[in-house]
Amino acid sequence: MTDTTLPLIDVAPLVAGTPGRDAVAAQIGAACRAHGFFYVTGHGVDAALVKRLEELSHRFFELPEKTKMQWRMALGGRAWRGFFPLGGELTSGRPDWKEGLYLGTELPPTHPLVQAKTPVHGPNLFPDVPGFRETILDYMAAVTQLGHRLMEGIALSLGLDADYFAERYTADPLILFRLFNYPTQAVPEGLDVQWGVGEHTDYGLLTILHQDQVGGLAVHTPGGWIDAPPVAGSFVCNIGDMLDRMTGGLYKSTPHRVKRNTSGHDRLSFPLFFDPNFEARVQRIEGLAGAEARDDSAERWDRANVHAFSGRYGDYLLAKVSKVFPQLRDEVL
Ligand SMILES: O=C(O)CCC(=O)C(=O)O
Ligand SMILES: [Fe+2]
Repeated sequence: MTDTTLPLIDVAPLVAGTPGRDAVAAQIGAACRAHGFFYVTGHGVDAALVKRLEELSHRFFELPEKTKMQWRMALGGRAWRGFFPLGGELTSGRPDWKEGLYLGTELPPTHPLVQAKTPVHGPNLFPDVPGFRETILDYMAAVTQLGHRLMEGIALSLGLDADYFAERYTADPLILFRLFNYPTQAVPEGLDVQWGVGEHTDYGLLTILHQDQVGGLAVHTPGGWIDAPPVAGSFVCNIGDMLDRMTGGLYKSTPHRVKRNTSGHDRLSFPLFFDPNFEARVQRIEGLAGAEARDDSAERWDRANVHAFSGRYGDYLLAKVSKVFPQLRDEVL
């Protein structure tokens, strides 16, 4: 049967740590086994904070491109932070019709990992929009906390201790965060653009996405492509390649894409990637029933076999990121 809707899960008991959390975990487990996408409500992230981030993001993206390029990614160096212009990111070799601001956990230049020049670690390039910096930092902190709670639910849903992932991978998670704007602007003649974002899976453990009311996200479930329309006050969650790898494919990293925006209004989306620590070595979870670690590379968008990967999460991530920003890779890595 074809799924037509993605589940909406009230995670309040999981966030509060009350007895109802096992029932929430069971719902999360069912969604992860079915297609790896679900909405969460009752998440505890302040609606006013989300609204403020939307308003400030519109204010930023409305600036002339020349102004925004003052904070371009090339200036973020190895930290991989900053603004990229429309068409500046590739999926499967083709430009996506979006612009964005790359962010992540704020680390000062004196931090040992930054001193050691660890890629994707460092200070953010905060645009000069009043209140933007504080709002971004507050939002990342709030949604990261939600990420910890959701990973507890995912652990419970697999019959593991709630702190299974925290103990091994996410005590100090790698948090990458993006503000995307999908403008309605027409694609110039001769540019090979098809999607807002082409089909892909996410790389890490769990993605927690806020999208505004415009829509365009679609998910490739076993029953076919279905829309993931905006649901006010919710986040869309989906699992990434590392959870697929750890669970031997029991929890799939589900392909998704975003239609080119032709709505007449800019579309904002804010994905926060809650991922294993850069140095963590990703291992298969022992003893999961039904986990076959089947090589599904022939069906995957990138023709990769995630189960064959072993090593640091950071190395997996860098191999992926350098494909989406080939020019930047040459400049900074
Ligand atoms: O903008 C969206 O709705 C999804 C973005 C996405 O899939 C990603 O950044 O990985
Ligand atoms: Fe994605």
